[in-house]
Amino acid sequence: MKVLVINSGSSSIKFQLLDMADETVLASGLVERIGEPVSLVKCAMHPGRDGEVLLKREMQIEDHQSGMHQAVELLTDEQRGVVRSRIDIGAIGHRVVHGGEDFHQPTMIDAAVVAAIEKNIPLAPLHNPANLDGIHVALGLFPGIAQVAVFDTAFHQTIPPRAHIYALPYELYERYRIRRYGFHGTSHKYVAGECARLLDKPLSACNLITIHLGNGCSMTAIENGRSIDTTLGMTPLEGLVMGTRSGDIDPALLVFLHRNAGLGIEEIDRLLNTESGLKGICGHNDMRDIHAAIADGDRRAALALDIQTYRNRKYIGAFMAVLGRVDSLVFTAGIGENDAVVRSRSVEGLECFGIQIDPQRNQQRIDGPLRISSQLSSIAVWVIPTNEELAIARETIGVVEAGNNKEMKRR
Ligand SMILES: Nc1ncnc2c1ncn2[C@@H]1O[C@H](COP(=O)(O)OP(=O)(O)O)[C@@H](O)[C@H]1O
Ligand SMILES: CC(=O)OP(=O)(O)O
Ligand SMILES: [Mg+2]
Repeated sequence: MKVLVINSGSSSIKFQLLDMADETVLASGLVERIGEPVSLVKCAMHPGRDGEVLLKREMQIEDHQSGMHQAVELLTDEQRGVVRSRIDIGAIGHRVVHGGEDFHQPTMIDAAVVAAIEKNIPLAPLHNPANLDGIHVALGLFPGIAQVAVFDTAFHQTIPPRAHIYALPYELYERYRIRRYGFHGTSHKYVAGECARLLDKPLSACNLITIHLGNGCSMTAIENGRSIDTTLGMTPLEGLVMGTRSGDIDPALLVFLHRNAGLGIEEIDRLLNTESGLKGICGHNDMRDIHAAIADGDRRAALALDIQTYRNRKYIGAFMAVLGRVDSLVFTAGIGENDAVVRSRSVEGLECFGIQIDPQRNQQRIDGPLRISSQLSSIAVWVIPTNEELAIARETIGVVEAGNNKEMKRR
């Protein structure tokens, strides 16, 4: 079966078409800068294989509707496309960022599921509306084809109350469902599964700390294969220092900014989400630019690196205390997979806790999972490339097959 995976964000749509018979990627693309004067459509057919066709088009794309049309047109293009028609696509998997407390599992999309995702918009005002746009357009374009929502929050629904209830008046939880939800769950679950395979243990016997360092960053404590704590909170803002998001701060400083700097709610929201993090400290949100700036003697860039890796180390320590026994630390995502300096600085000084990186291994090029801890390290440290699209496609197939089995039993 061919599965189309859609990650519909506020200004972009990422898509991937996978043939799940052998899990190969047939096409992978991106529609960027939707709604701006010039949008960009990129798509690689058969990426990673000989004969790869890369398309790049600049054009105006007003909304998600026309963005999705472009994507589908490329996939079904007679000369370069990878499927003959839309009906060659067997199922569609959507990334949905916030499932609130309604979803513990990936779920077949119907009217009730759409309504529940809508209900959770106040918890993720930037993400869920864009995800819903993608769902609505796909439902219109692919009538009758199974569509599944895969939630960033689902894997974290096992986090117990002591780690998900904030120390605020309890009524706020009861009334507004204010609590920690956690995100990047698809990625944490995927690399945890890969790590268990590499450790040759069932996931249900593994205690892991998974560290997703991309543009958004989060760390998860996994006990016996289940998420028991994570750094992102009610929204994807808490915890680690991210590209443009602050992570942990004293919540009273919002009040201070309002009272003393005259900032309004929208300005504070923008400041914390898009003007803070690495970018706020040194002006760069991309770790590659930060290293280049450090090489040029930029002290703020060095400070940004120092602050991010210190925060990582602090949470590794916290999650070791939470878990007691840890089999492995796993680094993943853009920074985690590519940045040896961030990895080594994030575990610096943790030798006394049984964590020791082998500097040579840490420098090796990553083109698959790699163990970077030394022989002496009692806790294994791995770099494991994440693959959220493949994980979403697998979850999608799982839901579709379970649905088919139920249908057969009923008959
Ligand atoms: N070669 C590299 N070295 C260091 N950092 C990198 C490298 N490639 C990507 N990154 C970092 O990864 C980030 C993107 O991570 P990614 O997981 O792709 O994020 P997202 O999925 O949130 O867009 C970039 O902003 C950059 O900081
Ligand atoms: C929820 C979230 O933080 O996602 P991303 O890292 O893709 O921005
Ligand atoms: Mg990502």
